[in-house]
This record gives sequence, C-alpha cells and structure tokens, in this order.
Amino acid sequence: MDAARLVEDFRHGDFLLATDTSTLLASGIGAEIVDTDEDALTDRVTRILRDRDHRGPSTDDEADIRTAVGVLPFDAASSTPARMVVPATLRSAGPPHPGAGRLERLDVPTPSAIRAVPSEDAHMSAVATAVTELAVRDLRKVVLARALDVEFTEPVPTEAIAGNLVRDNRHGYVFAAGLPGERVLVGASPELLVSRHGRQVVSHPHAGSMPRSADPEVDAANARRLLSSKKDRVEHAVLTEAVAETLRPFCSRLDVPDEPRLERTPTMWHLGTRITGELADPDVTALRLAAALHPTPAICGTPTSSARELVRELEPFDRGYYAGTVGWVNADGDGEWAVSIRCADTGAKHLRMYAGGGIVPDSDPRAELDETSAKFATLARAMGLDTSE
Ligand SMILES: C=C(O[C@H]1C=CC=C(C(=O)O)[C@@H]1O)C(=O)O
Repeated sequence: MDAARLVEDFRHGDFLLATDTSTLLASGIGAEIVDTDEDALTDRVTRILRDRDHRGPSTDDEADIRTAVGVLPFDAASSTPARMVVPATLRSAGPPHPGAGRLERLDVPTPSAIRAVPSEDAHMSAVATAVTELAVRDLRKVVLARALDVEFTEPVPTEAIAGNLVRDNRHGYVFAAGLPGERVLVGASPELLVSRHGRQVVSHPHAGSMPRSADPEVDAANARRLLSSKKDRVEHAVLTEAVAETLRPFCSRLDVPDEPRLERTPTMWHLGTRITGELADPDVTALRLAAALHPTPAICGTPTSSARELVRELEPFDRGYYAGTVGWVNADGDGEWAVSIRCADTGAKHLRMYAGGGIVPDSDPRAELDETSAKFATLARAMGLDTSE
C-alpha cells in the first residue's frame, strides 16, 4: 500500500496517523465507544477487541478489524468524553516519507478573522500569576496554553490541512481524528506518549523549547542555548521523572537516559528523552498505559491534580482534546499514542488552534508568549498563514 495515497485518501471524519514508521487510515464506524470514564472506556475497548479476536476470521471484512483508534481529552474529569472507534475499514502502509514530500501543497482559504483567546497581554499576566502560584501552592511546574480562533467564510478544508502537515513534517506524529459533533482534531505532534509492541514499551517525553530559525547560525545558537538552559532542564527533568515513575510499576526493566537530547521539528527545538522498558504483565494494553501516563507534566504540571486545578483557574477555555492523546490499540494490546499538541479542533467554518508552554519558577511571561507564538507556526504553515521564517 502506498502511504502517500492513504494521506490523499483521508477525508474529514476519518482517522489518520502518519509516523516515522507507519501510516494508518481508518474510515467508517464498526463500533463507537464514547465515555467520560477512561477506565470504563479502556475496559469496553479491550472487551470489544478481544471478542473479535476470539471469534476468529470471519467472512465479513469489517468484523475482522481488531484495532480501535481515537482520542482521550486533556481532562478526564471534564465533560469532554474519550472517543474510540473500531473502524469499518482500516488501511496501513509504511512511513509517509519520502513519498509524501512529493505531495502537492493544497490550498487553504485565507481566514476571515483570527482572534487570540485570551489576548496576548492576558496570557502574559496568567503566566506571571502562575509563577507566583507555583510557590504558594508548592507546584514544581504548570503548563499554560492559549488559543487562536480562526474563522472562514467556507468549510474548513481539514483534508488540505492534514495533507500539508504530513508534507511539512518528516518526523513525529501527524494526526487527524474525528471528534463528537463532526469535528476533527488535526495536528502534528513531536511527542510520543507511549507505544507498546509486544513487551517493548517506549515513551519519548518532550519539554523545553526554542524556535527554529531560517538563519543557520541563529538556529544552531538557539539549539545550544536550549541545551544549556537551566530553566529548560528543570522543566524537562520534572517531566522525565514523572513519566519514569508512572511506567516503573508496569515494567520489569526501564531505561531512562540521564541526559535529554535535542529534538527538532521544522518550527521548534525541544529537549527529549527516549525512555524504553519491558512490560511485566502482557495483559496491560497500550491504551491502559496511555491512560495511566496521561496527563504528563509536558502538558499539565507537577503535582498533577494541583497543576490541573491551576490550569482550570487561569485558562479561559476548556482544552477539550488539545493536550490529550491520540492513537490506536489492537486486540494484542499493541498500540501507539501521541500527545495531542500543535493541533486544532476544527468545526464547520471555524477552528481553534492551541499552544502551551511549561511554567517553572524562572519563567518569563514575554518569553512564554513568544514560545506559544512559535508553536502555532506548525499549524499556521500548513494553513499557508506563515511565517516568520
Ligand atoms: C504544551 C505544548 O508543548 C509541550 C511539548 C514540548 C515542549 C513544551 C515546552 O517546552 O513547554 C511543552 O511541554 C504545546 O505545544 O502546546
């Protein structure tokens, strides 16, 4: 199967996940599981997939599909439900690149309006409040996000945005997932929450950021600055420790590198740590691991519950599926889940794109605002809006 073809075949409402190793396109609904209780959802999905598995091969192609795809929201305690689908058809192929590099760039109409939510000044003042509250509430880190509301006079071309994201991003996780209410979550995340293949477990948390630059000298200097930034190292260490701590009880072996590495997307430099482990109990599925890990301090903070509380107080919106997780699980329990960042929630003629950043005691409001602006560039480029480069 040609991976670039799958990307071209993607239609609004389908599920597309294009990674460094594979391209997955799921269409139609064989079974839909929507639940605000993540444990209940995980159990239901596991039961459905195992039932299908035990039934053995059937004459019906649809009944043979033993994979579920979907999204978990940022806040499991909110009214936003997790949604998983066992599709009617499932096609997979190898990685989208290099073939997708030859895909034609698709036109996205110019928006009729773009509005910052909250305003840039309000975001900076929320960051300043967060810095103060870290000490008051004994938090090590909190992640604050802002949004851009984008209006169009015609339907949002999700297909074009997804296609351009695949074309632009040679690495990472490009996704487009159907949401309740005919909406779609579309984006290109650099960050793997967790994958499980047999007993092999991998998580690749990212935190600590600097923008890329078209000037090679500035670009290299930004990378060096990130690697030696004490503030970013703290932001990253808090994350890695939390991910390792959550995975450890599930694993008979866990390797956590001492030092983060530089990771690059076309628009951002990040610090990343690739954590690998061996699963102790083969009954623990990728979806179960994703639900256990989520929300990590890459998108929420530490300790989790007080960080989430501060996020609810300081952000003027419900994050919905931004900073959730998007991926798949199969009847063997294997799967792959990306952190849903650098993304937009698209409606009929409107989309909301999000970007956030980790706040630690040394954070500066202006720098945090600039970091979120740089993160918006991933989607802005795919929409032809860009950019500073
Ligand atoms: C929360 C986001 O990014 C996370 C992932 C990488 C680096 C991050 C940072 O440096 O703050 C964030 O933790 C986002 O893009 O909205």
